[in-house]
Amino acid sequence: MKHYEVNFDGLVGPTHNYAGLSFGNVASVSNAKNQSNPREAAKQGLAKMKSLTDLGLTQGVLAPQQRPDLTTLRRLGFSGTDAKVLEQAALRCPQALLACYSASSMWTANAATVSPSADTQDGRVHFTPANLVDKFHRSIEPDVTGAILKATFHDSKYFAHHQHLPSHTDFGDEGAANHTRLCQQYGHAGLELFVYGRSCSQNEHLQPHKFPARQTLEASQAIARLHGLDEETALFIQQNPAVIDQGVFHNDVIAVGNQNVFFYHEQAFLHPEQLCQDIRRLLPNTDLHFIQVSEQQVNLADAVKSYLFNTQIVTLNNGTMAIIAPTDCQETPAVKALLDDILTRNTPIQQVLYFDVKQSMRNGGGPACLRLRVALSDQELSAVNPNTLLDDTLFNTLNQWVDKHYRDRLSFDDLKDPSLITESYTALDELTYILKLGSVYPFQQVG
Ligand SMILES: NCCC[C@H](NC(=O)CCC(=O)O)C(=O)O
Repeated sequence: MKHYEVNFDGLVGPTHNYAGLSFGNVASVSNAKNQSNPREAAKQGLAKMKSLTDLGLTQGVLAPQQRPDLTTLRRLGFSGTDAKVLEQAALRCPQALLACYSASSMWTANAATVSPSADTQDGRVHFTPANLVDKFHRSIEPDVTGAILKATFHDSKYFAHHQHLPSHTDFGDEGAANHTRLCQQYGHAGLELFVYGRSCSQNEHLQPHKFPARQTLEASQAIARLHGLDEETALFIQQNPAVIDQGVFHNDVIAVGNQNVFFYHEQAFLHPEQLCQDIRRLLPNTDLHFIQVSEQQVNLADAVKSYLFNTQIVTLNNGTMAIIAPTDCQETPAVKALLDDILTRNTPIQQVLYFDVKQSMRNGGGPACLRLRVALSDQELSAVNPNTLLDDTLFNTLNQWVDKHYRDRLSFDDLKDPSLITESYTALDELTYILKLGSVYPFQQVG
């Protein structure tokens, strides 16, 4: 049996905008209220997906959320026609309007945590949508995320879906952005690294002072229990609170792993030496490569600005690996020098490819944020909804769909325009036909 790691990238939704909603995420806050370009954003994402298929990888697409989320605005007491709801929300509670318009589901690394069948007790691939409770605009994602995941990974013989964790900050969960899996081969049992920012019950755990720690230890432990992982398969690691205070709001801003390669900044974790020892102990037969980057090589500010660690490390069909990096890494001298140097070392990484994903970067999302990794056997892959797997035809169809429905600029005042509701829902309705998802959106279920 063959095994693959398939990246399921989030398609950028028609209402992509910069609202400054993510306190602790430097890019999001500093680009607040700038004009966005949803069409360009969606096309940048599609171009990255297409390039990965050109490298010979299997690439999937996850549909965006229904935005605006009028149900949530109505729950907040805004009533009357849809246009009236928008107008009143803009006047009385603009932050709610912005939240209900956010296209943040594009960062599918936060959609869910996924455990491949090689790691789980019942031999199925397990999915738990993230509750994303730390940010209001993201806390409204998990129900529809669950519906989209079920429509994509439908067959219960291979795929197990859990409900998101209870929506309280004690169990704050941000999904795969705080989860990395190391293994020798994708089909081998691996080690799942769960990185958390704080504990809600153990007072001795240090916490950041300035910015929130979005993920708790207790949330990570609950996911491991739900997925049927054991002590040999799941390792819980505390993030260094000091880096959270410097803008590392998810672990995937400071570390990334793929198979036997673990690439991270020396300040990423509270106890890095212990972590390396534990990984070696739990993966005794794996030829591990630890690529630790020192503050002297790349300082934390450059790492956060360039998203050096928010790169994807992908295994190509010839067994070597490539780093998929944002062009921002190329533009930051110390980072470019480090990436060039990695290519000269004796590791599986043999090439670095740069992609312009600046529309996403301006909201704090790099190449790795845009994808959810799902390791699958060929049998499991054949059970995935085939209409969500990217080929040349789907790539062209989605580009045309974007051209037809997306605006090329969006700012706060545009969000008050009721015709954006119709534009967005028309586009999403058509998308569910293209991807054959069924009625995953609340607006499709009315009546
Ligand atoms: N993994 C990357 C996630 C980025 C995301 N940004 C946002 O939601 C910004 C939205 C805005 O400010 O418009 C976040 O912080 O969770």
